[in-house]
Amino acid sequence: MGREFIELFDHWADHYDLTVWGHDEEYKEAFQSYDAILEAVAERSNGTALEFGAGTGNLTEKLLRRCSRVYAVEPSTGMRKQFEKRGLEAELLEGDFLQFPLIPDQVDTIVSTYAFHHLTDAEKEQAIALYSTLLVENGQIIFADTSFQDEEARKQIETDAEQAGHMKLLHDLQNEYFTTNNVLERICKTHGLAVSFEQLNRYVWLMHARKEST
Ligand SMILES: C[S@@+](CC[C@H](N)C(=O)[O-])C[C@H]1O[C@@H](n2cnc3c(N)ncnc32)[C@H](O)[C@@H]1O
Repeated sequence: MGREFIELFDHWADHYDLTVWGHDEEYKEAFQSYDAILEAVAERSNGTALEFGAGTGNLTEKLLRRCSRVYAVEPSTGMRKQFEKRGLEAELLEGDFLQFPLIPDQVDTIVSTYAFHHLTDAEKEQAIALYSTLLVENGQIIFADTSFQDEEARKQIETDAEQAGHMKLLHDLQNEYFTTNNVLERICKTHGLAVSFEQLNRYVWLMHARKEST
């Protein structure tokens, strides 16, 4: 579910990596320190990792250096084709944040970068509720994605995008489901997860949630 943006990724797949490495002026700031952002997620990961929205496999490659096993879930056919070209030692699965094949192992870490905003806030809550049942005790959710500290921060970023003439970026900001850290915090706490946030660039925050012992 939350698959309304998949077609866009099928088209974007073959030049996606040029965007993340800073070749698209409009998205430069959002992808600033991209490699360090993926590293920040990977270095906190351990055990069996379940990744959502794996794209071309940039985070997956880093996870494989730290985790015993990696399941990478990706709904876009175009992205899965790019991923497969890399020949990574991960299990690539067709699925999305809410519907994916049964994982045959216990899950220690659930990760995602630049993807959770494709779910509405109600879908985000469904996903976190599901993950809190899937994770082992003290298991972690580590997501890095664009979110806003509050509504004022959202307004400022939208105004700046408009003033810079970044209309494609502004369209994304207004039409995808970017949320605030308060919403994410409430969702995590409701589902038994302790959570903290760290800002990694002007757009991207790292959300680090841990399943508390019962
Ligand atoms: C901006 S890319 C990020 C790719 C990669 N994680 C990275 O950091 O470079 C977003 C990815 O999320 C995937 N995606 C879109 N909707 C999704 C959904 N509902 N569930 C899981 N993944 C989704 C897209 O197909 C795409 O591969």
